[in-house]
Amino acid sequence: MIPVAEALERILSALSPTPAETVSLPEGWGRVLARPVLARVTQPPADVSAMDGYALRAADGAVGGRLRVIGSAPAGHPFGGTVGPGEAVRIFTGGAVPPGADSILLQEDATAGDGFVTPTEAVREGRHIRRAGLDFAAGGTVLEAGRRLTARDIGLAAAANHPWLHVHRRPRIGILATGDEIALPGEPIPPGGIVSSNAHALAALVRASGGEPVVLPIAADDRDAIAEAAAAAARCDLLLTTGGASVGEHDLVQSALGPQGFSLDFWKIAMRPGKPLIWGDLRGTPMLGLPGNPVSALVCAVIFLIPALRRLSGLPAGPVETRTALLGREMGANDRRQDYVRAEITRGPDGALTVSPLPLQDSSMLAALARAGALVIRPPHAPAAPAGTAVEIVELSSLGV
Ligand SMILES: Nc1nc2c(c(=O)[nH]1)N[C@H]1C(S)=C(S)[C@@H](COP(=O)(O)OP(=O)(O)OC[C@H]3O[C@@H](n4cnc5c(N)ncnc54)[C@H](O)[C@@H]3O)O[C@H]1N2
Ligand code: MOO
Repeated sequence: MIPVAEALERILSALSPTPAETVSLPEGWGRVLARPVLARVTQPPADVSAMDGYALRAADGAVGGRLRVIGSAPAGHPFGGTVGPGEAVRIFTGGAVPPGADSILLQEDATAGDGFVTPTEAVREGRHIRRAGLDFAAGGTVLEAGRRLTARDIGLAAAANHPWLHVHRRPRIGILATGDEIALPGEPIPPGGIVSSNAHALAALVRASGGEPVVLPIAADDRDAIAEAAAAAARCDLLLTTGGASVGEHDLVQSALGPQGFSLDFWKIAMRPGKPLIWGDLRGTPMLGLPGNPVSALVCAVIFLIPALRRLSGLPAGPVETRTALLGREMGANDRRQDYVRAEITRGPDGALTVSPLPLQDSSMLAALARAGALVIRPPHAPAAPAGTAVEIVELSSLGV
């Protein structure tokens, strides 16, 4: 059994980002930039007014002065002349500050009529002018490669005059559930069977992490069926299997795929749930073999697949983020496997997080997993911890899962 951190390192070091593709700006949200975005324009393109008012020389801005209004400069319609001494131009927010003017008089701070304007508040030089390039200048990098694009980033790329973006292709993740006993939700359930939940949960997790799930048909516990279904994943960036990872005679993933060219990197890790995790390569397609127990499959997906998806997407990748919370109840000492304990999470009025481990931790219990907002990480051989101990947690909702 290898430690969790080593397993994650081995997975990440075998993966590289997907190639770039070009998408239109609205399709860029949530995608990861493959190239930096350089501004194609300067913003603002010229000195512009930040307010509705009058453009004038600060020297003419004393209270009580009388200035002739010689024209107007709405946004997008620059005034063609120059502002001379004793003159002002009516200006609106976003309008270009005309040559000669160096300040803006707010319209609330003035009285106007008969083609003249009089300041009722003194004007300060440079006030209310947004200088050309205040936001960004043409040629400058506004967004770095390797960044997942937010709505704010899309706005910035648009302002920088980019109709197209170069982003990494969404990682395609083949998902293969195996087992004689499992049936699709809504389909007839075989005698002694159960409904398959793993492929659906994993597809949702892949989507939440920016990937494209490719859900393959369920393969029976039969070497040929598993080999045939896995072959369909040849065009995926990663193949995920669930079930058949353990040691029973019906746990066939490795023995079915070996003759198909599967080469194993590691099997079995010091983790609970998730001990029988498989990692290797099926003829050039990286393959992560998750245990069949639904909680084990999902916890392994959180700890290993989310970082793997980040690496494939072109993001900087490492372990999923953790934070600190206080135990709401005591926990016993741990053995040699790193434990990911399902726990309810509450936030106190002071903002502090408290986690209360659920009393039953069986790795078949999806209802408990859905209720748990957090996984408490218990390192190997962690001593017993009384209520109030600070512990490291993975907050599931913040990962979108
Ligand atoms: N003698 C041993 N037995 C087991 C060991 C061990 O070390 N020695 N490890 C246990 C651990 S830990 C786990 S986890 C499971 C993993 O087993 P498999 O990956 O081989 O999974 P299966 O046996 O195929 O299924 C386990 C369990 O999960 C259910 N299942 C399977 N697929 C789905 C699905 N798509 N949706 C919902 N539920 C699914 C299946 O019906 C079983 O109940 O092995 C332990 N055994
Ligand atoms: O470690 Mo298994 O993954 O018991 O559930």
